Amino acid sequence: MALYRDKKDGKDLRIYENADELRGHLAEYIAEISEASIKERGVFTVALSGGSLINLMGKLCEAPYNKTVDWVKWHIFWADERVVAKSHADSNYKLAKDGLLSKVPIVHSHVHSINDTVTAEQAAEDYEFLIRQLVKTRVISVSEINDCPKFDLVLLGMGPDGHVASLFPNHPVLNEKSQWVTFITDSPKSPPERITFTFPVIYSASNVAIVVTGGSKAEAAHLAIDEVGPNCQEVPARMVGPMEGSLVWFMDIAAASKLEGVKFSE
Ligand SMILES: O=C(O)[C@H](O)[C@@H](O)[C@H](O)[C@H](O)COP(=O)(O)O
Repeated sequence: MALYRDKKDGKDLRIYENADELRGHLAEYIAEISEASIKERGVFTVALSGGSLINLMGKLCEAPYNKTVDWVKWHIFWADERVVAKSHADSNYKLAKDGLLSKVPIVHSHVHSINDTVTAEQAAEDYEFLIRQLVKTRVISVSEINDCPKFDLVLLGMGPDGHVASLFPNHPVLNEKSQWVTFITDSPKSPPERITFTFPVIYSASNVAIVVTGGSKAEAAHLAIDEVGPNCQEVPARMVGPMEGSLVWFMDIAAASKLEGVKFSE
């Protein structure tokens, strides 16, 4: 059970004793959305990020989920990817493949990774084209509000600076509204070249989860979630919304330690 669960300005906050508790509940949350999406549309489209997220999804590879989840209906995407070879230690594809995708029966052709043989600009363009084809064939559904792709679930981590996907503080791509996928060549977090979903795609998703553990993220979580006043610098994680669907924050106590008004039940 979550130590604390509440809604703050449309954000569903779920705080757990530690990362292990969080892992169990995150797996359950993902499995439920997968089941509902497959029931409704016959497929489940999920966008991953890099970082600690993949490890925190680890319980999906264990019983009961390894057997109960309808893996062949999953389509995997990346909310952001580092522009390096897929075999490179920095690749988010490699991270997900080693930690998750190789352990469950996902169909190879349903793993939609980036073209790693071209420039960041071309990789972003190619990835948007791929997503457009899958919107056309209705593998990915579409938002009725803005014609953006509507992923069933977008899973994001958050950096200590409040970045999500590869949307970093004060970067011009935070304001990109016309493209679905864009690129940067100056990421403050290494490696510098990345592609990323833009905010319109993130907030068109049916479900978004921001998954955050550890005390180094506590200040950014506070700035992203609490009422901090107009003079405070807006962290990218705060810009996830207003959502067409639902936004859930999964946190451990350390990441939630600076949130205002959060009291943990005994
Ligand atoms: O490619 C990346 O670097 C990630 O997609 C990035 O957005 C990550 O999710 C956050 O930096 C959090 O990473 P940690 O959970 O490891 O802190």
